[in-house]
Amino acid sequence: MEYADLVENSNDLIQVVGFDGQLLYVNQMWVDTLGYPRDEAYRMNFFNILHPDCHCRCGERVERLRTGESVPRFEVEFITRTGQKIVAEGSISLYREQGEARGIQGFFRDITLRKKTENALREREEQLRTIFESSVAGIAMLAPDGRFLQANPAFCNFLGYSENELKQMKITDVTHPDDIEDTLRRRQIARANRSQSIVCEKRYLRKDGSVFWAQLSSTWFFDPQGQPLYTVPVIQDITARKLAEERIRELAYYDGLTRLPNRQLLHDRLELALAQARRHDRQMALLFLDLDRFKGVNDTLGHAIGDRLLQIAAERLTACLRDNDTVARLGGDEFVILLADFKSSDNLPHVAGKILKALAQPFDLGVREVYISTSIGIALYPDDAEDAGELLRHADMAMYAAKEEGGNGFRFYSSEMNARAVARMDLESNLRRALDEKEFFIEYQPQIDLVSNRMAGLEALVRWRHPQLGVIPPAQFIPLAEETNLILPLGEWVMEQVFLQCCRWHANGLANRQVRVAINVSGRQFDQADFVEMVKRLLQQTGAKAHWFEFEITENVLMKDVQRTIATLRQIRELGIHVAIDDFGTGYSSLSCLKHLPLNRLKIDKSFIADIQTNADDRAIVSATIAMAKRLDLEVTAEGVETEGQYGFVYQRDCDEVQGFYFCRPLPADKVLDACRKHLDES
Ligand SMILES: Nc1nc2c(ncn2[C@@H]2O[C@H](COP(=O)(O)O[C@H]3[C@@H](O)[C@H](n4cnc5c(=O)[nH]c(N)nc54)O[C@@H]3COP(=O)(O)O)[C@@H](O)[C@H]2O)c(=O)[nH]1
Repeated sequence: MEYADLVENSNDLIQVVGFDGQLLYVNQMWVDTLGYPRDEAYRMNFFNILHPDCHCRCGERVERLRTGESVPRFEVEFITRTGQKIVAEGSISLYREQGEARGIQGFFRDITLRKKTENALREREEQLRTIFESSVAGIAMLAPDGRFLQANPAFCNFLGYSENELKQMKITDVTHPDDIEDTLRRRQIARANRSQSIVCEKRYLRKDGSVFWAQLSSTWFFDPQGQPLYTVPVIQDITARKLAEERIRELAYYDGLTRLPNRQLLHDRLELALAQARRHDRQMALLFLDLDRFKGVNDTLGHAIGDRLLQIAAERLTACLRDNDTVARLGGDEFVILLADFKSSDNLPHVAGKILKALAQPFDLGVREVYISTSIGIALYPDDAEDAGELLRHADMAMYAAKEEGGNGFRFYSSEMNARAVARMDLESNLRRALDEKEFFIEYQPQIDLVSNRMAGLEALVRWRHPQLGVIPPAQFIPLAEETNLILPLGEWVMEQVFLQCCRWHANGLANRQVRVAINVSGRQFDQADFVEMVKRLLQQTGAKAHWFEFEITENVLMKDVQRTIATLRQIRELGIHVAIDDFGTGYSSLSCLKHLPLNRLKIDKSFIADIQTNADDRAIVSATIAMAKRLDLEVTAEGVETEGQYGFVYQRDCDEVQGFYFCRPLPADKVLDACRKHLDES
């Protein structure tokens, strides 16, 4: 083949253009690509097929060639006969004939398609970059070893690092410590299985140390040989949702006040601990705690203070137990402790002792320091119960037993307690029947004036003559009657009977002796909106005179809602009935409130009198109480005087009256007149 054939059949567009622009030669590929037949092309000026944008630079290049310079390869745009644009790349040089420069020869390759592909790729890349930069999702690119290669602004914002900072870090550096193991495991699995993507939820750590929850979808890219190239994690912020879920979980499983596990979570943990104890043939203990006299704190100091006390109690309980023990709050002042890991039940008294000591420390509640004690019941798996419900019930019974023994202590469950609980249930149903069957009766205990040594009053005390169990003292049924609201009909019955009895005594000669009769009014009765109306009605119905009577109301009941108490007491006083504050010293009376209450008498609780001869604190309390009562212009009665020594002590402190076994036990109604005469005659 001759050189001319090579040129003619070349895949490049080849042309020769005279210095005047006249096309002198074009090859076949030129004709095929640009669509001008050769005869037409030879009549044309080269600039007519050159895109106008290229004219100027083309002229410059020709000039450079003519001055002997060389021109590097360049891109140019031609216009086809049909008006299409063709992008070509090539080079030009001087065309010589017999050594003389006659024009410019050009060799071009049609790169229109390649250009289009390149442009499309560039556009696509720009689009992707825009998406990457402006995405609200955090996107990063990681090397196979977890190093950051790139991170978009959202990713940086989420974690609080700049892109440059992240590029110095690995993915494990920003992963929450608890999620690192999972993250590494997932990456290993994805690599080994050449999985394309992973979707999961995980926690990151922000630069400021806070937790960032993300929905992660991570894509792996591999080379054709299967070697990992990089991963692209895409993260969405789900922190708010996770916090909301956490809050919902907290509300469902934790007590809102103390943040301790609630009944539901305790139940779950108890079931789990029982299953493990069964499998490993181990023991387990449940401690049921109830704060003694907490109701008094709530009633007298208010619920906000009571709540604070419970929070502090919860903190102390948590602090004095091990991490794997569960402390739960069931509600009110009841806590349960689950001990799943202890060597021997011989250690439990030590644990209980530690708890009692922790809760016996003073509670600084802002307004004042409060002391409380606690009653603890302990039940063991498998000795005392096999299932969760029974274990809890038995620990509860043991706690009641501890309380009945005066509180501030612990008791292990025993089978007799169960029998006692059953008896208590029987008692409740019997109590309802007893009212209808008139099984209650009233005794009267004299109260002696210390100056005249005469009977100044009587306290009416109800008793229950049970057909099988005999006489049951009120301490055993009054609390139950209060719990079940039976105290309302019972209290009304007592009042009516005492009014009627007094009418009879007055008719039989008690009239001129001015002996007042005290009636105990329970909290539930006192809280009734129509309490005073009920008293008026009974006075009218029986014909009794209001000034014959004194109502004994406990300190805690009076202090519950002081404003309301003052209003009700005024109404009672207006009727002519006296009022005594009962069991004084056992509650949390505020002395400043006390002076505003329209009271006549203060009764010092018998617990202070009992140890008066051996306990200097009790002596001080009784002396101070008598002195304070005098200042407030109140009569004082010392309760529970059993010995001459006790009598002598209160006598010397100018106490007004005493009541107690030293003088007289409670008497049946028909013995009262005799006792009254005896006391009057002997004095
Ligand atoms: N709401 C009502 N409560 C009532 C009524 N009747 C009684 N009660 C309350 O029951 C509690 C126990 O009463 P009781 O077993 O009758 O005991 C009283 C006295 O017997 C006892 N007392 C008297 N002197 C002594 C003594 O020297 N030693 C000693 N250990 N006990 C003694 O004290 C009780 C009277 O206490 P108080 O009422 O605080 O003055 C008791 O809380 C009653 O209030 C009722 O009808 N309604």
